[in-house]
Amino acid sequence: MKKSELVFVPSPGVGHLVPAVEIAKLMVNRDDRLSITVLVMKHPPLDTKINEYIKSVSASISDHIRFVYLPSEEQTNSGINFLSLFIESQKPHVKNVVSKLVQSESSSESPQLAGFVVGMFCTTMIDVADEFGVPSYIFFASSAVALSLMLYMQALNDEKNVDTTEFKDSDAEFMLPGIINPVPAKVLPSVVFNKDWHPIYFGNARRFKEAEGIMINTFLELESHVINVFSDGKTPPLYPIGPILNLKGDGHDVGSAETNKNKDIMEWLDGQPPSSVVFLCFGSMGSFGEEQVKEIACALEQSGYRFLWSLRQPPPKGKMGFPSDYASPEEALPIGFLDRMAEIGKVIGWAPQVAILSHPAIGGFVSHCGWNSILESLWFGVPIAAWPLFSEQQLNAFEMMIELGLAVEIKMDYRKDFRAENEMVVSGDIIEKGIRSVMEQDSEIRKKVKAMSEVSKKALLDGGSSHSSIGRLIEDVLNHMK
Ligand SMILES: O=c1ccn([C@@H]2O[C@H](COP(=O)(O)OP(=O)(O)O[C@H]3O[C@H](CO)[C@@H](O)[C@H](O)[C@H]3O)[C@@H](O)[C@H]2O)c(=O)[nH]1
Repeated sequence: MKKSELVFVPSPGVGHLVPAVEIAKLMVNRDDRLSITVLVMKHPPLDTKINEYIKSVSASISDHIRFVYLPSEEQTNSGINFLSLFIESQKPHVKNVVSKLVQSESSSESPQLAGFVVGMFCTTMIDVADEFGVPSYIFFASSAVALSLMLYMQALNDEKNVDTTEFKDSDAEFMLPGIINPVPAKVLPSVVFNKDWHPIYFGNARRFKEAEGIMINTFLELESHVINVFSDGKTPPLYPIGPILNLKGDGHDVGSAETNKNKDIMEWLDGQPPSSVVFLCFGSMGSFGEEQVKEIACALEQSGYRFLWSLRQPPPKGKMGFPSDYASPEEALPIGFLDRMAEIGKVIGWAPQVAILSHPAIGGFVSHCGWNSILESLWFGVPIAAWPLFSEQQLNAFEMMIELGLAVEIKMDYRKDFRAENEMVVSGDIIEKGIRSVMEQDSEIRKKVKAMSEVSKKALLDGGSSHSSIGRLIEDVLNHMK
């Protein structure tokens, strides 16, 4: 029997590509009529962790999945639309690879093109799928509430002629479909308030509606109210398929410096009492300036809790860029901090986050509320103290704290502006309060998070909500070919 081939074009960045590949793995394991080609865009600032990940999964991956790296393009643009211009530049390469794939279809061994799965920022690739006459599915790597907001704001703009930039710094509140509590403007993504972003933000939302379906990395039991709103027929069918996580972690080469660092971290955790360590990590793009780092250090010292802190060096001031590991973190910390804290704390760079969250010594997680981090912490039953930085993270924090009671607050409306000269600084007192609250052992929130952990695992088991959703998705893809 001829196989059906899906072409995945994930958005760049670990938070997008990794869950896309993990769902590809699940789909081919589930149904051997499917094969998947994952097209990887080379976007140097974001590539290191992605290359490590692809290398680690390639060794064990089913031969029904293959990776194709697209040729690099020189990137000179650093404006707001740098990512969308970059993705646009990849279109001819995508077309090229898929043409070759289609040409080989005449051989009886070769699979037949069934459709595209495009990342949430790659909706322009729907044009390429259209050229080949196959359907497109969106892979939305964040929460259902973030998707709902995107469609809601686009409808306000397009259908009601509302200028959403007027809500900036206002006390406006929004009744988002499926959300019980009014959503304050202060937790909306900055893109809503900035006209320069509108062609990208609203443009992607408009194109979501052209898709055959939207795969979303969440599960029905977590966001049921929002998910159910999507069955009104106004949007393409929604497939909640999560939580899709990379539970194997980074998987670095044995013997590499990275593996040794990770081993050292895990051994340190082995020596700590259960649920005693607070873990601080702010995703692949999170970092703070000098003043804020000192406040965090102060809070940790004052709280007296054991801690594991992923501290990363920001890109040069005022520039959009990516954090890196410090050569020597002491240069960013208060004098003597590392020596004073040697018995109870550890400061690291990039963290093996999944392995850390799975460790019984971890009792709480100070997080930027990137959606993958939220799903990972729920999976392992670790409560979050929410400190969102940018993008849709404030909205995720709002949902976790206010709507679902699954997180405590550090600062829900913190906002990091890459271009601003001075960043907002949260005081040590507020951070310390959040840490104390998330580390409380018998809190209601901890109980609720533990219960949601069980539910999240069940969703993926045979008969679970996401398991069924993946089954439905596969059938829909295959039915399209008939
Ligand atoms: O030191 C680190 C930092 C991150 N991670 C992993 O990297 C991923 C990070 O993903 P996420 O928590 O979603 O954060 P971002 O990297 O910030 O993700 C981007 O993509 C997400 C999904 O769309 C959005 O929710 C975020 O706002 C956006 O910044 C997670 O799997 C983490 O386990 C590590 O392993 N070690």
